[in-house]
Amino acid sequence: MDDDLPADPVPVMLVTGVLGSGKTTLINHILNAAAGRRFAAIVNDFGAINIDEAILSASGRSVIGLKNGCICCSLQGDLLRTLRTILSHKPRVDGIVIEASGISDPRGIVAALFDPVLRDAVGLDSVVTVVDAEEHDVADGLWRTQIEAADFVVLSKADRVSDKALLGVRTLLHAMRKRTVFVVRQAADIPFDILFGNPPEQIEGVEASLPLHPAGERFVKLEWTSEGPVSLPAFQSGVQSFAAQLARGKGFLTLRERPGERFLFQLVGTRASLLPTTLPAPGSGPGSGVQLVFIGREDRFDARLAKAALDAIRLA
Ligand SMILES: Nc1nc2c(ncn2[C@@H]2O[C@H](COP(=O)(O)OP(=O)(O)OP(=O)(O)O)[C@@H](O)[C@H]2O)c(=O)[nH]1
Repeated sequence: MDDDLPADPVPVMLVTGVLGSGKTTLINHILNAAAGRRFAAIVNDFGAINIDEAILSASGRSVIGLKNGCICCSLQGDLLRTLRTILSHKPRVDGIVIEASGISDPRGIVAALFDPVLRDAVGLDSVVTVVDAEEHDVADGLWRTQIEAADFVVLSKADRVSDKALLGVRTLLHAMRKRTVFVVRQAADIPFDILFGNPPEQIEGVEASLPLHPAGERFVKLEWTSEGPVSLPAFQSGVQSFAAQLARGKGFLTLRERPGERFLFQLVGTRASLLPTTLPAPGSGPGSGVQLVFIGREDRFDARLAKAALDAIRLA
C-alpha cells in the first residue's frame, strides 16, 4: 500500500438499483444528512452527459462522475483510480458513497473493491439497493441480482403506492432473501451509523473472477443536445413518439415559451416530469440549451428513430 493512503479503511457504501429507481435521490439525502462529516460521492452515469453528477453537485459535496460505461464492467480501472485520488486527499474523507449505474451488477463492483492495493484503504460497509415500490419487474434478472447483493433495501416511491401494495413488495423482498435484509420505507429510516462504520457480513459468493453482465448488449443509449431552447409542444410530441420504448430519460432543458428558466426532465417507466430547476448544467456546459440522455433495452429502443424525432424538434 502507498504511504500516502490512510491507515484505517475508509467506509464505502455502494448504492445500486435499476434505472430510475431513486439512487441519486437517496444519495442526495445521505449527503445532506451527513452534516459535519466529509463525504465523497462517485457517480456512474450511463451517458457521457453526467446528469447525476450535476444533480448531486448541488449538495456542495465532492462529487466525481465516471462517464460512459459501467463500473461493473468497462470502468473498473477508472473506479480504482478515482478511489485512490479521493484517498490521497488531506484531510481524509469520513466516507465514500458510490452510485452504480442502473445497469450495474453490484457483484462486479464489490469484487473491484477487493483490489489488493485498495483493500486495506477502503472497507465496504454496506450495499444499499433501491427498489421502486411502484414499478419493478420481478422477472428481471438484474433486479433480482441487485436485491440478492443488498445489505439494505430502501423502498423508494412508497408515497405513490397503497399500504397494501407496500406490504406486498416487502413480503416479496423478504421471501427472496435467505438472510436478513433491512427494508426501509425511506432513507431517513436508515440509522447513519449502520450505513457507515459497521462492516456488514461479507456478501456471499463474491469472488474476484465473477462473470460480469454484458451491459452494452442489453441497453442502448441516446444523448441529445441543443445549444438553444426548444419548443415545449415539439419536445413533448417528439419524446412521446418513442417514450414507450424507454427504460429511462433525464436531462436539462430550456424552453422557448419560458425564457430565463431551466427545467429538469425525468422519465421513469410510464411517468415523466418537467420541473423548474436551479441546478447547474452538467460538466462545464452553458446553462442554456438542452442536454438529454435516453436509455432503453436494445430489443425495444430504436435510438436512430428517436434521434430523428429529436432532431425534428430543432426545426419546429
Ligand atoms: N414520488 C417519489 N419520487 C421519487 C422518489 N425517489 C425518486 N423519485 C423520482 O424518481 C425519478 C428518478 O429518481 P433518481 O433518484 O434520479 O433515480 P436513479 O436511480 O438515480 O436514476 P438513474 O441514475 O438514471 O438510474 C426522479 O424523478 C425522482 O424525483 C420517491 O421516494 N418518491
